[in-house]
Amino acid sequence: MRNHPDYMQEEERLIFTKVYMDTVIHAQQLDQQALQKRQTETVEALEFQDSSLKYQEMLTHSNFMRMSKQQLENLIRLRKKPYFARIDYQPKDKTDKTKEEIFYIGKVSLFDRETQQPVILDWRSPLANVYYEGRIGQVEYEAHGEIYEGYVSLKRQYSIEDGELLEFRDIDITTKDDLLQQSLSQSTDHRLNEIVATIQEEQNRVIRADLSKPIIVQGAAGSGKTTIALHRVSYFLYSLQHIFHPEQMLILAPNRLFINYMKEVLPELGVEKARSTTFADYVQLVTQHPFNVRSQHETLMDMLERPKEHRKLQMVAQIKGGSSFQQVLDCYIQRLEQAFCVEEDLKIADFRIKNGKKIKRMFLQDFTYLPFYQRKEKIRQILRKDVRQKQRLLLDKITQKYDDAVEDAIYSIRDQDKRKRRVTFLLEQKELKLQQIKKEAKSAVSNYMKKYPNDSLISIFKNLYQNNDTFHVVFSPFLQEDKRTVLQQHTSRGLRHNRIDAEDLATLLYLQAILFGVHNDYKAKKVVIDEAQDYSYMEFVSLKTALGTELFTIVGDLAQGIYQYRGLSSWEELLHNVFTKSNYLTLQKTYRTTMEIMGEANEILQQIDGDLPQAEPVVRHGEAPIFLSMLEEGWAERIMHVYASLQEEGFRTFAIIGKTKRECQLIYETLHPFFPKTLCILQEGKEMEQEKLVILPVYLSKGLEFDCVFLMNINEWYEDNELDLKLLYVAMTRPLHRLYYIGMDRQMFINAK
Ligand SMILES: Nc1ncnc2c1ncn2[C@@H]1O[C@H](COP(=O)(O)OP(=O)(O)OP(=O)(O)O)[C@@H](O)[C@H]1O
Repeated sequence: MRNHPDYMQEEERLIFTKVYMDTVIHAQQLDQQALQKRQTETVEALEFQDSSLKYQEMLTHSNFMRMSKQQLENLIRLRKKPYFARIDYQPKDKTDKTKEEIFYIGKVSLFDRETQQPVILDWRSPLANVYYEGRIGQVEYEAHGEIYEGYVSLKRQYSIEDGELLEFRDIDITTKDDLLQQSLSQSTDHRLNEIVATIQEEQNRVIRADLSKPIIVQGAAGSGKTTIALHRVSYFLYSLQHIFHPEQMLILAPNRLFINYMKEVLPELGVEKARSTTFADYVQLVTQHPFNVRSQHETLMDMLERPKEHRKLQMVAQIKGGSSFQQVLDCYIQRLEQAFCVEEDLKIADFRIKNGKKIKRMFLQDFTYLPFYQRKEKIRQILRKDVRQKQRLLLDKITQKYDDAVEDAIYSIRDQDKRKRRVTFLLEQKELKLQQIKKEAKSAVSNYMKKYPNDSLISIFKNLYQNNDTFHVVFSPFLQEDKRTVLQQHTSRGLRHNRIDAEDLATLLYLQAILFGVHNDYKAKKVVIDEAQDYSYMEFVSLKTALGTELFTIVGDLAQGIYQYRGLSSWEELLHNVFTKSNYLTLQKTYRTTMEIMGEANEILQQIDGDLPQAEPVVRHGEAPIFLSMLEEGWAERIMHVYASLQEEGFRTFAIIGKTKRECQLIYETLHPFFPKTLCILQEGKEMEQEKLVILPVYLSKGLEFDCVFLMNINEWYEDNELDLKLLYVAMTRPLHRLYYIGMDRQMFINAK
């Protein structure tokens, strides 16, 4: 590299950038000290009776401080690797070669305060797109709705570590992506990486796809779906930073373990403030339901461990998750709506305050943008206002009426006694009437509102299954009698024990959204759903209804659909019925594993019914998967030996994957005497420990990756059926570098072949 003609120039540029960053860091530190000082002074000057304005001032200071602290931390972190690439770009309108500009691309932008020229260009900026798209030559990019054309004469990648330039290389049409190769050959440390330097063209297209539309991405195992979805959030926040805030992003992941794993990458991408949760936790937060939930993982385990007993469970899950269930719920909601169609006039002392038809119209037409119970509240407010206004009029009218009558009596009745009696009577009547109006006005609205239903979400949910009449009317048009019976019996039995199925969560969320609404704090402007193939149709529908946004980034792989009994079998249904404006994209290339491992995984994929495309591994070779037979004497010692030598080679994360939880327990008991210190069973929600030999069932391994994976079978092997093949495919696509099979017979893994 030192012989390269540009070497000195590159060295100087790096030194210049670091010096510039130091200046900015120093200035920021001074700013921060000044802010800190002001804050201290404000606090000291604060007196007990001080106005809220002063507190406001303090708050503003502390917000400034927080912002600047964050910027400062970013800068200090970035100083170690200020940029990763360069492009030499000449805009089309400038033919003079000397007008060629050099841009250094890094994780965040840095501008020269005087010239406003970028010292570092943010990877998310429009111009940086030309680094990711295509190669050298004519290019164009879009910014602020306009297309800019130009010419890229050089693309250069840098390896910089701890502020030192280690290497740089130019990329052109023929060069293979060395930086990518280098990055993929590294070993993992149980965290998802940020990949801004090596984002590939098809991935870049996903990241930058129209931000105003939902997107659905079908991507092979290891194609970077999770990583790319998070980079898209980062890009979204950068591009629309004036409109959206990170707190308005919601990332839904399959389990808490996965959230921990994924969260590591968020700070690097500047999206650490995005909320991340699981679907079940989200529904719990929004609905505050009191039930124990039978998770889909439990159902899956039961199906695998006791298949015959659990056919019914599978069927029930299918019904509750499927698209016709939305019709069932809509039919139920329609029935509920009837009870809200109150049509009686609102009266006070026989005077009509509001026409019943108008009240009904408010519910059925004027406020349909609100959930039922919020419409009810709106009507209550309007009726209260009406009563307040009309009460005054009414009181005046009554007073006038009786005063006129008194006047009339005074002038028209000659007999003094008679006149007196009449006047007294009229005045008493007037007082009585006025009192009656005042009294009735006080309670008129609350009495009227009693005509509306006042049920809780939980009672409404229970009623769907426990009220025979409702159940029959609502389900009959959509479900045959035998299925209805199973569904009702199963759900009612669960409810008696305060237990619901994972698939009931979508029902709860849907009913909550339509009947009660979702608190603004729990809504989101942009949603990312990872492992989307495991979501049921109803889960998507309920999320879209509840969150009040179309901006979903949905990534998944149908080939890994191990919850197929409830999940999606194709993206069509979603594209046609739920997210109709979506862009649909695919990621075919896979980056995680070697060609040798992916080759075997692809063979499994071919055996699964359906049109599942083969994953195309990027060219990276490694050892072919190896079978370790448990029938051979000293098999456990052999595993110990393999494990030790893999550690010596520098690999850091290891997993033993079993088919079920029960199998994992058996593996643990079998292997524990040989690995007393390093072996552990992974629990959901717990952190993954470094340098341990982690045993986990396939369903928990989904989305994760390890340097080396041992697939082990003792009692439960993979059969030739779709579910088992998908489980096997998921397990086989977890390693980055090495795959081993451990069992009695190699056919136990690929029996189907
Ligand atoms: N462009 C890239 N440059 C470097 N590494 C990449 C790139 N794309 C993906 N990777 C790496 O490939 C691996 C797989 O990525 P990721 O877990 O996001 O894939 P996935 O499609 O979500 O996989 P799965 O379907 O198995 O959950 C990760 O180690 C990621 O860092």
